[in-house]
Amino acid sequence: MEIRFGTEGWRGQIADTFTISNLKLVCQAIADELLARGTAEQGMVIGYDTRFLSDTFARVAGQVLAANGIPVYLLDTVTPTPLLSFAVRYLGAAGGLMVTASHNPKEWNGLKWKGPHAGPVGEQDIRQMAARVGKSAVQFMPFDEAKSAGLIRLTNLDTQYFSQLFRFIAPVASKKRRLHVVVDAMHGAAGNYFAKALEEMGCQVTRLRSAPDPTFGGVNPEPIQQNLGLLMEKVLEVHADLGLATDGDGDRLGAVDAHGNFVSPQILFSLLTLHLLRERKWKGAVVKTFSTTGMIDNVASLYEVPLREVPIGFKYICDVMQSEEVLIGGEESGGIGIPRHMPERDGIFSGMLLIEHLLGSGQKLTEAVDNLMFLAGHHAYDRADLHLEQKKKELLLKSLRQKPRTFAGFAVEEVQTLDGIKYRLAGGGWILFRPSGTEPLLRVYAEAKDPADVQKLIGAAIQLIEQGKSAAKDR
Ligand SMILES: O=P(O)(O)OC[C@H]1O[C@H](O)[C@H](O)[C@@H](O)[C@@H]1O
Repeated sequence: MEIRFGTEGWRGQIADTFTISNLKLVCQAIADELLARGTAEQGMVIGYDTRFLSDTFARVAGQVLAANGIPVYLLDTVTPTPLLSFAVRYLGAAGGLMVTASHNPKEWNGLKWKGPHAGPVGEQDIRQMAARVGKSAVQFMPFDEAKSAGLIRLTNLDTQYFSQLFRFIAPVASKKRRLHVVVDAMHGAAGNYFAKALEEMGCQVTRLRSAPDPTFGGVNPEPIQQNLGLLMEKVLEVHADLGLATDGDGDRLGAVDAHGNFVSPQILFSLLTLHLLRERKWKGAVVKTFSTTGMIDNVASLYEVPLREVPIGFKYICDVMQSEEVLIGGEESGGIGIPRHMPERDGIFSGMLLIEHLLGSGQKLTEAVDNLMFLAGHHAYDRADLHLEQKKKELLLKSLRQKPRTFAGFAVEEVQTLDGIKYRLAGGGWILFRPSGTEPLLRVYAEAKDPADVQKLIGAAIQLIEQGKSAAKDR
């Protein structure tokens, strides 16, 4: 059975490729890698989300590591991924394993591997480990035996994680204004942590989809516009100031304003960057992935801080965080990391910073967005996820490499290939075609000043794909 390591870690459909026997193979490979590096005795932290059988998979992972003599700190309850990453650093462990398929549909599960720096491991670590899969016999021991031998320790670091969240953010930041926030956990792992943190900041919180549910109520736990209908309704129903959502494992943030309108991760990333530069006066490079908005470039240049662009995957952002001083790194998908907190995305911390921004500026979310657009220029953005057979996907991407004269009526100025194929267009817009590394999808991202142009670009891309024609069509 194929074990594929994608944009982050390993994901597969439960009972298809994500099986207990494959999980054992992968965990044995990770154990072999740690033993070869000589870091195994520092131990590994293991956590799990609310997905089907995640707790069982987490125990199995622990049993393999323990049988290899590696001490395991098994988190004793469902936790968000950022808590697992924090735990790795707090305990000085060799790394961490999080059983989660993040934002994927309910049929999926997966394993994220974090390094000792408290962020995703790099490409090279994954390659080295993947080469070991199936090379040595799986070691496995009974759970209770591992526990009584002290090899598996049930661990809870909720209090310590809360202190970490409030290291930079003052509790009850303002008594003058009490924001009413709907916190939507999308039935995932972060809801109660997020709600409690915002209550401690003085917010009135209405909880939504906070009960763990492995079916996610029939909606994929990805905080994008089409999945946040319930949050939009709730915000209007209770007259909240805003709604905030986290994905299945709590490392991404989504938002809805008081009118029930979706506020994109592009805007949230840009707003937080502006907040850190202008209000907190922090410095450092801004790192964005290839599919992320140009607003970030404008904010970075306004405050004269360096901008770095990397392929999609937080691991690439994390690599930059290891090598230079970074202020903030973020992705189109809603994952934002602030290395002073952790070199890792944290939807809860990002949401707290957004609240701090609103409380500090006295603005409503819509006003904050208007102010951002005034400074960084008006940007419209959209993404379409399209089902396309692997072979057709490859053929399409190959044909797109040839620079057409125009696309959807816009002159193509440049073809960029950092990740997928991007056409930079006259007038400042762009379109990017890229196969997802976590789902069997082709993603099409587009940005332009005018929302109608974005729809025109996405429409042209869909048409191109549906007709199965090559990009040469427009030449
Ligand atoms: O677009 P995809 O390849 O599906 O990846 C989307 C996302 O996947 C994972 O969640 C990674 O941790 C993210 O860094 C990445 O943005």
